Amino acid sequence: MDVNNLNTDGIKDKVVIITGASSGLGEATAKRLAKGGARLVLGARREDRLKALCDDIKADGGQAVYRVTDVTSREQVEALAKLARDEFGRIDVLVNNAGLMPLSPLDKLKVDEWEQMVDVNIKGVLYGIAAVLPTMREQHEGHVINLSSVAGHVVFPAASVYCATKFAVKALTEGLRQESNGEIRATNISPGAIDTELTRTISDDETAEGVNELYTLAIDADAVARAIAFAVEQPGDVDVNELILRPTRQEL
Ligand SMILES: NC(=O)C1=CN([C@@H]2O[C@H](COP(=O)(O)OP(=O)(O)OC[C@H]3O[C@@H](n4cnc5c(N)ncnc54)[C@H](OP(=O)(O)O)[C@@H]3O)[C@@H](O)[C@H]2O)C=CC1
Ligand SMILES: O=CCS(=O)(=O)O
Repeated sequence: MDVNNLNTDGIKDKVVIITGASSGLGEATAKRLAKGGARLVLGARREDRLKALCDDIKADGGQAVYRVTDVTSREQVEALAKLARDEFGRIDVLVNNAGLMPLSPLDKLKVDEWEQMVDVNIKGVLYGIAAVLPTMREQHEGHVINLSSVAGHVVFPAASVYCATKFAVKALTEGLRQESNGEIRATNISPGAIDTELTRTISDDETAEGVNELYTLAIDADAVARAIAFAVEQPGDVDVNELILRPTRQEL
């Protein structure tokens, strides 16, 4: 997509927090929204990546700040939201993107990984919502965009815990929408196979082999960034509730 065709009306000047902005979908979304004139507040654990991304955005004339943020720490997520308020005075959009997908069959009992997925993929999303909701209530507007997955709609072998976390994210997005009192928009984004570093978080060799076949079909991260930009750019009375996007050749 030619970025010149982006409808920037609903993106310009919006203050957007993105978790997991140091690679993949978070990074691509930051770049795309920056081109639309959004003011970005970026979090992740790898500071060198965040700094390089902020520098690139600023060199292009955009506005971006970052804070090292582990989403398993409620305090750190609160501090990221505070940075947005201190720097830009408001919070328009939170993109709850940070996530990981270690994947393994239940029989392998990789309980530590189950806990890690619950902590990052579910509790991280809840901490994000907790950090921005009071500000969005005060503003009487705001938008929370959660990264679920095709795995939040169907269950794959060896992916039951990952799928459970993404089903949970979908439920949280819908619950937030229902409780929004017409003030807060809630969008669930469900991508299929996208070419990012995510598959590198798979720890089980046999599982990785199967998933790698699916990921030969993977499409570019900017496809998801465009979907997120579409949700952000809508007028305030339009809430894009759910977007599912797969590579055309992905069956399940
Ligand atoms: N790629 C795909 O095919 C799909 C991805 N998704 C979802 O999209 C989201 C982004 O994944 P994707 O871009 O693909 O994968 P990447 O591995 O490229 O990016 C994941 C991001 O999450 C961050 N992250 C991981 N753990 C933590 C943590 N504890 N605290 C803060 N940040 C963390 C990483 O940053 P750092 O290590 O610097 O902290 C990184 O920036 C995930 O929620 C994933 O489940 C959904 C469907 C398909
Ligand atoms: O989240 C991962 C994408 S898929 O494997 O469920 O399509």
